[in-house]
Amino acid sequence: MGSNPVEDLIEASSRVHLSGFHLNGLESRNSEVEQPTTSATDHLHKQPFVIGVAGGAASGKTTVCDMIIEQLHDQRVVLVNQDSFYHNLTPEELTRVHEYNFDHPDAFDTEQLLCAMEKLKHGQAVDIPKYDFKSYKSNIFPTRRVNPSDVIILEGILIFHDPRVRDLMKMKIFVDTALNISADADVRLARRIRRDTGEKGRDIGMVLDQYSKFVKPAFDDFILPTKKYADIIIPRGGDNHVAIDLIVQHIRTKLGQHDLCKIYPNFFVIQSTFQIRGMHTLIRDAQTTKHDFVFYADRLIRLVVEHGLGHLPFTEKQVITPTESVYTGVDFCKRLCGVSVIRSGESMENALRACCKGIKIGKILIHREGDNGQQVWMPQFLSFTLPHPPSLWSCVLPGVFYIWFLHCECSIILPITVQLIYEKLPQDISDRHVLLLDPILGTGNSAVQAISLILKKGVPESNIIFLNLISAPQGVHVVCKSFPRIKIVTSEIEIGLNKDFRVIPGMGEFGDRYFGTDDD
Ligand SMILES: Nc1ncnc2c1ncn2[C@@H]1O[C@H](COP(=O)(O)OP(=O)(O)O)[C@@H](O)[C@H]1O
Ligand SMILES: Nc1ccn([C@@H]2O[C@H](COP(=O)(O)O)[C@@H](O)[C@H]2O)c(=O)n1
Ligand SMILES: [Mg+2]
Repeated sequence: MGSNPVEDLIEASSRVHLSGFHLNGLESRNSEVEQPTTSATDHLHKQPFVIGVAGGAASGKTTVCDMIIEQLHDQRVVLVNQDSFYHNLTPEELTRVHEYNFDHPDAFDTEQLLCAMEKLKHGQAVDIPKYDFKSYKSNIFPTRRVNPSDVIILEGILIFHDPRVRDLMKMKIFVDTALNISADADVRLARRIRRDTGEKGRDIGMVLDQYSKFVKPAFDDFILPTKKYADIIIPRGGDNHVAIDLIVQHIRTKLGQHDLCKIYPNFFVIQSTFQIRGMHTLIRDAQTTKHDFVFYADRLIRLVVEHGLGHLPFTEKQVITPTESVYTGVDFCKRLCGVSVIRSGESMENALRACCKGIKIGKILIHREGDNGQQVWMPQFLSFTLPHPPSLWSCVLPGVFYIWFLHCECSIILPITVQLIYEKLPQDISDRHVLLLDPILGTGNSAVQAISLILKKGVPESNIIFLNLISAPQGVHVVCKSFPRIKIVTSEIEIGLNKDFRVIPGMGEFGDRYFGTDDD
């Protein structure tokens, strides 16, 4: 491993190695849901894009960070403030707080910040203190849970001071208020007076005293000298929309597409927005009522269906508008049908019917063993017949479909049985483009079984579009490697599968939650 870029990408994108099914760490853990914060995922976690944002106090750092986060809405972004790592003051220091220099590098617990960043870099969640500027303490509020993210923004007056912290950053931004250095200081002081007398409830005399004694000298001695490390200097802070747009564009370019989309050009993830993230947040929440679950699942399904229809072939069509102008557009593909995988897939039928008037919808019922954590081992003799590589094989034995993963030197890692129980498909399915409906792509076993059947009915592979709400990387690998010409459209990529082959974070038993047959 490691020498083949495609294999490396597969490994990185799945986060849980295909051979992870026999990793000791994964097998031994007994929690119901495997979190991505555990050591087994450590070396597999994609490195976050770390951005540092420095500048004088009240220069607009937080404002700029908020704007970047707002524009990067479709990425998982997290803000870590250097303020959170202020040392707690001793009782003696507290009695003479006006003599304490909060603008000196020693005021921060940089070791703790480095430790938190180390964990985040390795895909582990961290609890970060919330600093209270009124009591000068970081231990009076509950800590803030920060989850691993695609982008981590580190913000603070002295965030460029320590070379170890600087080395974590892939992009360094310094925020200025004005080009002229004395105007810059004036603006910062004016904003600081307003903020500290307002938000922090401080006396103006105290603010001015702190400024001349500590804030201004520390800016000149420690903060300004770190400006040279910046890749980008933003004059006018949050007013500089052009600079912020360019920064966001650069981050997007660096983050690139999801690795799975790079490996498989036929795998599509719909463009995320805050609306879509919000709907996912609702349907994934175990506390969401059935009514809301159905409502938001339906909205997401509709988006996936609309996106999927966009992958159908079209013919050019010209029409005359009411202004008697010619509009050159396209004509929908008419030879379509849906195939839903009973029972969750049936939840997607209404959206398909709403988009495609009178569409024929066939059904497939597949029985799966392995869903409930039950492992069914493949007879050992079969493994000897399989050469290495490729890393994935599947085959159909009488009545039962087996699929298993092979990785490097291992012979059999994960056999799961899936069995076709019932099928009712349109007679002329081979002449149609098929939209296969199943909201969750987990191990890929059911999907492979369903697709195999559709192919057996004479449908060309390239005429199948598989629509789902969430896809586990393992399932994507299985389906795309088995059927490289089919298209998959999803709305979010999951972290992976747990030891019971359930999708994580997932959304539970979709069919039960959608059709109201769960226990609640
Ligand atoms: N471009 C701006 N114009 C006017 N006020 C601003 C601007 N940017 C920030 N502020 C205000 O100045 C104060 C300090 O901004 P903030 O972003 O919190 O700075 P920092 O995080 O660098 O201390 C806040 O009250 C904020 O609302
Ligand atoms: N108890 C404290 C801690 C810090 N400060 C001041 O906060 C400034 C840094 O925060 P920004 O959001 O402005 O970057 C810094 O200048 C400290 O003097 C404080 O006043 N009290
Ligand atoms: Mg700030």
